[in-house]
Amino acid sequence: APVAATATLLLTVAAGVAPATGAWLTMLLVDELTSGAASTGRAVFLALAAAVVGGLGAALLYLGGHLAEVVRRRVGLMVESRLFRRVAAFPGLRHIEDPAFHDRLRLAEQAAQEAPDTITQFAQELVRSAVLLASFTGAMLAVWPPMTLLLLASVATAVLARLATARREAATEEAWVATDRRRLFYRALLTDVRAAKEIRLFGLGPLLHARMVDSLATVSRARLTAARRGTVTQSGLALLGAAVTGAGTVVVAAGVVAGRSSVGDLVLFLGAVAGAQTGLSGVVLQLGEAGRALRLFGHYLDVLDLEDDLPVGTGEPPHPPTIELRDVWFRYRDDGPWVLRGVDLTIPAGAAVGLVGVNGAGKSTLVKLLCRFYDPQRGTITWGGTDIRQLDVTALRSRIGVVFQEFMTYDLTAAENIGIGRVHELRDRSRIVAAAEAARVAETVAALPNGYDTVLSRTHADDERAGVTLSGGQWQRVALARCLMRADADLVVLDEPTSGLDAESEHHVHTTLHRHAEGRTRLLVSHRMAALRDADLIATLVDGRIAERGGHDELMAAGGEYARLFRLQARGYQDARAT
Ligand SMILES: Nc1ncnc2c1ncn2[C@@H]1O[C@H](COP(=O)(O)OP(=O)(O)OP(=O)(O)O)[C@@H](O)[C@H]1O
Repeated sequence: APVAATATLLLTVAAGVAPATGAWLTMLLVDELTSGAASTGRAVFLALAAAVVGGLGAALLYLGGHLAEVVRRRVGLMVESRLFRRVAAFPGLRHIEDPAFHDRLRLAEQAAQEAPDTITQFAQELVRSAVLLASFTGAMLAVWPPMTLLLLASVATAVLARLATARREAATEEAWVATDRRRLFYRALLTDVRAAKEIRLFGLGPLLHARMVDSLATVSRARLTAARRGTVTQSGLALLGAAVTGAGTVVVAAGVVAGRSSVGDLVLFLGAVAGAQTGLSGVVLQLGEAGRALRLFGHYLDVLDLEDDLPVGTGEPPHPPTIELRDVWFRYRDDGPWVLRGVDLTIPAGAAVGLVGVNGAGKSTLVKLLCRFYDPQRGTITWGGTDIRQLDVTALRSRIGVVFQEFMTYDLTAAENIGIGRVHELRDRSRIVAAAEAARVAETVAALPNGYDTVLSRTHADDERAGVTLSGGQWQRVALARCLMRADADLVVLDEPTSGLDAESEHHVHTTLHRHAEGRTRLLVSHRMAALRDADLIATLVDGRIAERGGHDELMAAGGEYARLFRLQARGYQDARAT
């Protein structure tokens, strides 16, 4: 905000000159009154001039304050926008799953909120105080020069002490940021509608509340300790300032008694000292705030400068893709256990491949690698023969439609919940309706109070009406519709897409997929073995490796893990009365 910022500084300079001018006019007035031959006209003029200057100074200060607010708001907007643009642009999941990153982000957020305010206030205060000090220093030099030096010395001490306090305060924020984040976590949990049922049923309210308050108390204690040391220093410095002023007043008053100085000199001197000290205490206070904000702002810059968590690649994904995983090894952390230990799997272009495995086998992890949220530590994944690390990651993802196991339910309208599957066609209602029909959720959506424009939320209102929400299975179908918005995706991945669906809907999802994704490469992850029966190829993931692969009949005949799991499930459905 260059224009507003320059205007603010000019106004601040003008407002800074006003008090000294006022003090000087008051001195002239007192000298006029005590001269013995005072002229009423001159005295009235001086009194009015002092009042006008004082009034103008105050008005300019308010105007400058308003412009500074404009600057602060604009800078604040830009700072916050840049921070979250960066956060939204990290291509992988490494940063977003790293606690250290979240600590840094919290400090960066704090800095993004505080720094623009404190830095503009400090700049304004600095200019105002510099002008104030320069003008009053002139006055003090004229009356009693040593006072200027004493005052400057006490200012220098105050500045150093305040900076030390600011450093301590910033270090406290850094040291306790993880605890502060826990506090925010407990607070969010207490008001989270998804957690509300368990919190009530298991009686977690008091526990979460106690933990939230504990975290807050710990952080508050640490902040108070830092503030206490600052207060002691500040009080000492205030006493020092009073001693300097007292000594100066005695000297100048003695000069008036001895006839070396006029009463006006004493008035000017007292005004100058009070003005200089007020201005300086303001700037020293702001200096502390600015020092703390600047140090925290380092974290903001660190987040902006953070490298991408994976190289984004440039190539265009070949079409149609055969996807091959060759000796893929993966673990989430360098010191963690291997989740995938040499996976070899070919997903032929246009084929439907089923993936089976017990809980924790690594099926969802494999899906995440296909979407390139992480790169494997060893081995390669190729898409149409090209290593996916060489492909433009955004282009690659635009070729994939997924229903994740932990799919999202957005507090948006029903149309948006589906349309964001193809975000640039968010307003293409006919496409959204077609996707809803394919996912068999169109009737449900049409029956909502506002149809497709109904906000699906329990916490946000839809115009005047409270939002509504869907059942688990209905939400799952919305997620499927979102995936089907990408009707031209080369790869369709369904990770447990039918766990919340009734038997009829599950059957329908598979026929839908057969019809709508025919010819596309499909990867289906499911614990319901019957759902995968018709897949062209089924692979079982055991101990991080593909243990078996083949068609249903082939795997049943082989009598391995697949056959074991299938028989186990089939047995659960057997009932003589049902046949
Ligand atoms: N973000 C993560 N950070 C660290 N470890 C993880 C992460 N996600 C998953 N894991 C671990 O990786 C292993 C495999 O998890 P994954 O979700 O891939 O299994 P899955 O086969 O999909 O299981 P399920 O059938 O239960 O869905 C588990 O031991 C899990 O604890």
